[in-house]
Amino acid sequence: MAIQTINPYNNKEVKSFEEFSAETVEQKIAQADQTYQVWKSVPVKERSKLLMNVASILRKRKEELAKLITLEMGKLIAQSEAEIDMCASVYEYYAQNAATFLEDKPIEVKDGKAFVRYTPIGIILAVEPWNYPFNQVARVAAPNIMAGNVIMVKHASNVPQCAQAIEEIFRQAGAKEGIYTNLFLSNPKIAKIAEDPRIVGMSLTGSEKAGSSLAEAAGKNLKKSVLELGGSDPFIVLEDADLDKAVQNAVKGRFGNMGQACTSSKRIIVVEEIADKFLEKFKEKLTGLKIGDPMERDTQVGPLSSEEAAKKIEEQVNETIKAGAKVVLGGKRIAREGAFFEPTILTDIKPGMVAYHEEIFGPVASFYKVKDEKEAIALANDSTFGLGGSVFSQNIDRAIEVASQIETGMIFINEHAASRPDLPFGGTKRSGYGRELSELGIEEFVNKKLIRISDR
Ligand SMILES: O=CCCC(=O)O
Repeated sequence: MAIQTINPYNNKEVKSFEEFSAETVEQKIAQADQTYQVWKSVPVKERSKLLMNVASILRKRKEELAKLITLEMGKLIAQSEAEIDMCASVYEYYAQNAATFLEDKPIEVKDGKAFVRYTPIGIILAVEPWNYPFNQVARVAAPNIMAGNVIMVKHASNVPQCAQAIEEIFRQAGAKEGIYTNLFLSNPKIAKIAEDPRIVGMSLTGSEKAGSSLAEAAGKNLKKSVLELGGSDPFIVLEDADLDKAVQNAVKGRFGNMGQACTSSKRIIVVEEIADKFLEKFKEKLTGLKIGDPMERDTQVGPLSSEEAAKKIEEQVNETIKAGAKVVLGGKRIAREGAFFEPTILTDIKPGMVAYHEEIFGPVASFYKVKDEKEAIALANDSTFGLGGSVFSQNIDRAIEVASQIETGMIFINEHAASRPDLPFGGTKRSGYGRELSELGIEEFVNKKLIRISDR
C-alpha cells in the first residue's frame, strides 16, 4: 500500500512518501540500538522530563496537529483536538507515575530476601493504526520510553504526516535520535525486521490478519508480542437502566470517530421491555445530522478514513441486508464525493449474517432485542471477539454480576467503553492479548528480574 495522505473528504491525494530503503532501516535500527545502550541507564526522572516536554508540545501545537489528523483520516475537528489532549495526558500519566510502577517488588520469603526488579529490554517495534493516529502511538511509546526501552514505529500508510509529526515532536522535546523512530515501511517488511536480534518486542494494534502475521513473526523469532485487535463490543441495556443515559452513550459509543474504534459499541443489545422505546430515541438522535467537511465545527457526520473503508462498510451492510436484516436508518453511501457513509441502524440480524459475526468498522449499529438478561449475556458472548463492552443498569450489583459473565477484557458499567491512561486496555479471545495503559501497560516489555539474597 502506498504511503500517502489522501484527504477522505474529497479523496484527493495530498502528499506521498517513499518507503525507506533497507540501508536506511539498518542505519535507523543501529542508531536506536546505540541510543538504547545509554537510555537504559538514564534515571527515570530524566526520562520523565522528556515525556513532560512531549506533552507540553502536543498541547501547544494542538490546533495544527488536530488539523493534520482531520486531513489524513477525516476525524471531526473537535474530536481530533480531543485526541491530542488525551494523547498528552497519556504522556503526562506515565511521566508522573512510572517511577512508582517501576519500583522493586518485594517477595515474602521464608529466609533471606527476594525482590523483582523491572529492567528495560531494548528496541520495541510498534505497528500502529490510523484511527487514533497520535493516541495509539502514545500508549506504546510513553510506557516503554519511561521503562528505558526505545521505540520504532511503523505507522499506518494513510497517516504519514501524523507519523512524521510525532517523531519531530520527540526531537523538539529534546529526545536523542533513536529514542523514538518513525519507519516508513510496507507491511510485508515487518517480518524481516522481526528477525533482527536488536528488536526485542513487538506490539500491534490493528486487524486480526495483521495481528496474526506479526505474532507469527514474533513467535518464529522468540520475541514477546502484545496484540490489540478488533472487537464487536456488546452494549447491554437492562430494563432498569436510565434510558436517556443509555441512549446518549450508545450514540457516542457507536458513532464517535465515525464508528472507527476497536471498542465502538458495535452490538446494541436491549431487553424487550424497553427495546422499542430505546430504538425510537436512538434513531431520533441520529436523524438529520449535518453532513459535511470534518474541518468545520458544526459538521456532525464526516467521512470515513478512506474510500476503501467506505466501500468495505457498504459491502458488509449490503450483504447483511440481502440476508434478511432490516434497515431502520441509513444503510448506504452518502451521494457526494468523499468516503461518506450514512449513520446506520440494522435490526433483525441473525447468526450467519455478516453483521452478526464480523466487525463493522464504521457508523453502523447492529441492534438486537432480547428477552432478558440471560439472553443478553448469551448473545454478547456469541462472538469470536472479546475486547470491551458495556452494561447499563441502575442496580450496580446486578450490573457487576452481568459484567463478570461477559467474555471480554473490559466492561464499563453505565458508560460506553473508552480508553483512559489509568485504566488497563486490552482484550481476550480473537481481540488479542496483553494490556496497554495503566500500570499493566508498562509491565509488558520489561524484564521482571528476580534478585534473591541468601542469608545462609
Ligand atoms: O480503537 C481503539 C482505541 C479506542 C480508544 O482509545 O478508546
